[in-house]
Amino acid sequence: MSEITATYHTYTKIGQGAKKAEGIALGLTIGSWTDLPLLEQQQLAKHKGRVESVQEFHHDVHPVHKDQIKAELKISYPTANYSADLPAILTTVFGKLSLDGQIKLIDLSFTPGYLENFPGPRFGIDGIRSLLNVYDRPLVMSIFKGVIGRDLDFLTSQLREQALGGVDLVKDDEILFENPLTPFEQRITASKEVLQQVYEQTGHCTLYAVNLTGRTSQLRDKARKARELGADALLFNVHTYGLDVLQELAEDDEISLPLMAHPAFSGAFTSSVFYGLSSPLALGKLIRYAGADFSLFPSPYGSVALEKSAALGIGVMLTEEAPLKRSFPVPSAGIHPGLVPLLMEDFGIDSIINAGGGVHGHPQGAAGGGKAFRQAVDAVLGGMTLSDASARHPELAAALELWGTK
Ligand SMILES: CSCCC(=O)C(=O)COP(=O)(O)O
Ligand SMILES: [Mg+2]
Repeated sequence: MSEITATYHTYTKIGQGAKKAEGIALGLTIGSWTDLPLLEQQQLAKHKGRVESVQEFHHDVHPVHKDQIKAELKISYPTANYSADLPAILTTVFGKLSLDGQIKLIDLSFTPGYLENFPGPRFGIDGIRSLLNVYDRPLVMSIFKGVIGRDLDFLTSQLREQALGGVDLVKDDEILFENPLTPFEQRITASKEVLQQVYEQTGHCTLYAVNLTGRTSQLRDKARKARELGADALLFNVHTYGLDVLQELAEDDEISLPLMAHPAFSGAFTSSVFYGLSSPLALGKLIRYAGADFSLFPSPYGSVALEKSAALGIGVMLTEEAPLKRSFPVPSAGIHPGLVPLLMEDFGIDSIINAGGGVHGHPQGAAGGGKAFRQAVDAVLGGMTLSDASARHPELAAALELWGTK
């Protein structure tokens, strides 16, 4: 029988984990069990959730309710119960149960054959690398900043500066929506022109991810239009729309653009240790399965830092062996050049160093900021300390002077 197995963390009284797990396995599938006549029990057996394992951690006591200890429950749900889409799957394994407030969904395991139901990234790490022709280093991305209320001239001059710094990608800030000063379509066409000019001037290719926003019913047409206009990639606030919307965009052959998933709003359901989804599941596995080529998430270091094990777990989920292509991990928020060695140690070469303030706040402007990041990456790849490399690179020296190395 085909199944999806969910792993949960919860708190329970000692010895009560198994009872709690059985209640969930029944409650989320066939409801009542023992009250049914034998024939009905037999007919329903193939739909019943099954408790795979229950582990109680007696030394991990609830911070408030001292009579409760942490437990890990693994429960399998027959695929016969739901259609093969994320809304149905998530409603089954963590629909009503998520409202309990005292249980967290840590992971979902699918049999390899079942993964055929998910697109995974269309381009993936290898596809994005071949678009850029960059294979041997982490990519560097910068973010437009302070463009709300500014016109297209401001936006394009900021883009030019960023691209001149040698960044591989520039993305809209997630809070830039449809607006009269820098409308979606004009952002695409004007940016193309600027990036082509920079390419002709420097030989360096930079891709621009435009923020795909608006009502859900308009997204598909808007994304197709973006493709027609020659957009490079789409930024998408997936957690305010839902994973299935991302999947629809990823599967559409008439869109066929790299998709960049922004983590905005995900803290609402990942931050608690007691409830919600684990960050590796929400920002790693599910984002990859639904088809994002890039997943942004808080790094363990910057302004909205994630616990290190969670950030590393996201990286693993995005890149581990699977029948689906790999997605780029993009640890973000408060990143400056001094953090590059830590980020490269944590996420390796197949990751993206992403910064807004750490590029624009550079004393030599966004071009200086981009250069400082590229110099930091090259220093790490060359086995040099940043401080040694800064003797040769004034942009890196200025960044280290301003932000340090932590
Ligand atoms: C985890 S937030 C994703 C990155 C982002 O959108 C952003 O604006 C970060 O900006 P910063 O100035 O902190 O680099
Ligand atoms: Mg942002």
